[in-house]
Amino acid sequence: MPGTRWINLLVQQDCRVEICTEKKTILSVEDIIALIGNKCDGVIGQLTEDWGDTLFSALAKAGGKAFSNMAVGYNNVDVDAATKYGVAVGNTPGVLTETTAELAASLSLAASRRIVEADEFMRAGLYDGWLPHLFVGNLLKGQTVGVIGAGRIGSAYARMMIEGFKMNLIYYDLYQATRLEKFVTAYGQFLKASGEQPVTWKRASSMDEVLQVADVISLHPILDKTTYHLINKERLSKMKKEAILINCSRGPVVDEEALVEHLKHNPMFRVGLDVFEDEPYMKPGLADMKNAIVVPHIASASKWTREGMATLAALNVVGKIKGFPTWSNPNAVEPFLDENSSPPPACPSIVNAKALGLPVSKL
Ligand SMILES: NC(=O)c1ccc[n+]([C@@H]2O[C@H](COP(=O)([O-])OP(=O)(O)OC[C@H]3O[C@@H](n4cnc5c(N)ncnc54)[C@H](O)[C@@H]3O)[C@@H](O)[C@H]2O)c1
Ligand SMILES: O=C(O)[C@H](O)CO
Repeated sequence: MPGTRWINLLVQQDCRVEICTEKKTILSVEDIIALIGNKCDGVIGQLTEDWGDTLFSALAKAGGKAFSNMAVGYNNVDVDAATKYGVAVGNTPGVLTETTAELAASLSLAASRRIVEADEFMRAGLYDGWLPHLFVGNLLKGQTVGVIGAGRIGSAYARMMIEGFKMNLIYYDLYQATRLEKFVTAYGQFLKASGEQPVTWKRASSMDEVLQVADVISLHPILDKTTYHLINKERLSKMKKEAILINCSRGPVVDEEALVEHLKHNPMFRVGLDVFEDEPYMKPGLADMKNAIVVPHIASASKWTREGMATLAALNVVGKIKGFPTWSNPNAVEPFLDENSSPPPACPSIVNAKALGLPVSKL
């Protein structure tokens, strides 16, 4: 874990700290319950699956008051069960957006220019001179980027692809991404005034419209019942044969078996995946596909973000133990991250604060 600030914060508050990640990477629910023991005030971590009641009943029995996910997404946490046992559930928004969007942008570039395949080829000693057709990929400039789920990360990713590569935008979301639309309009006007081709945007009326039109499609919705297997066999078949699909949201948003089949039959179709349906495993066949780039859930793995996530998670737990209120704007977490000043007496982000009737900070 980069940095020690979060451990210091816990120790300063007289918390006994057990660092489970140094024992094993993935702990079973039984391991966690053994660690919680008879007395435990709070737990910080990222759950690999939804453990339902099990974790929270054990935590409540041990006198625990809070669990903080070291993640912004909490589809893997049974928040209702936590609420039932009076346990506050924290998450870590406000520090992942740009880092995660940058990984999605990196995968988009790597897939479009076949960076990983070319690197493997080079290391295998297969390069014996420049050829006009060697690892020919796709040009992004002037193409269309499709974003499904234009929330915090989806919008940041869209901006990177528009500003960086002058791509046009088509997006699908349940809500209008007004700030993003305004940005693209203003940037298009700026380009036009500079004598360049302006960029454009469109809010699609259906997801299928994005799939049919876009050259690069990046998935950024939350995972819930409406987004489970959002990308399935039928939807894959609607995408362009040479399209690029990126997933840095949650694995089950894509039907991975259908994706493997699609990759097999469409060699020019490429994907960049940070998340997988049965993490940490991949569906059979995926690892053999040259047209897939796979990375191990590292979208939030920049030093600044991981330190920020750890700090926010620690402060969620400490704040709840101390009886502090919840921060009023969970995206504006800068006051918690400044190492040179004491963090404000508030929990940065408790997702079930309202359900638990917790007070909100007026700071
Ligand atoms: N890979 C990683 O390490 C990593 C890091 C951070 C976040 N995430 C994941 O990224 C995703 C986005 O996070 P965020 O902070 O931007 O969330 P967000 O809540 O800001 O944005 C999600 C967007 O998805 C939209 N949406 C919800 N249901 C939809 C549907 N059925 N169709 C289309 N759009 C829909 C919402 O309206 C919202 O605008 C989450 O799944 C989160 O868990 C992954
Ligand atoms: O949801 C999140 O925040 C990520 O999965 C952590 O990297």
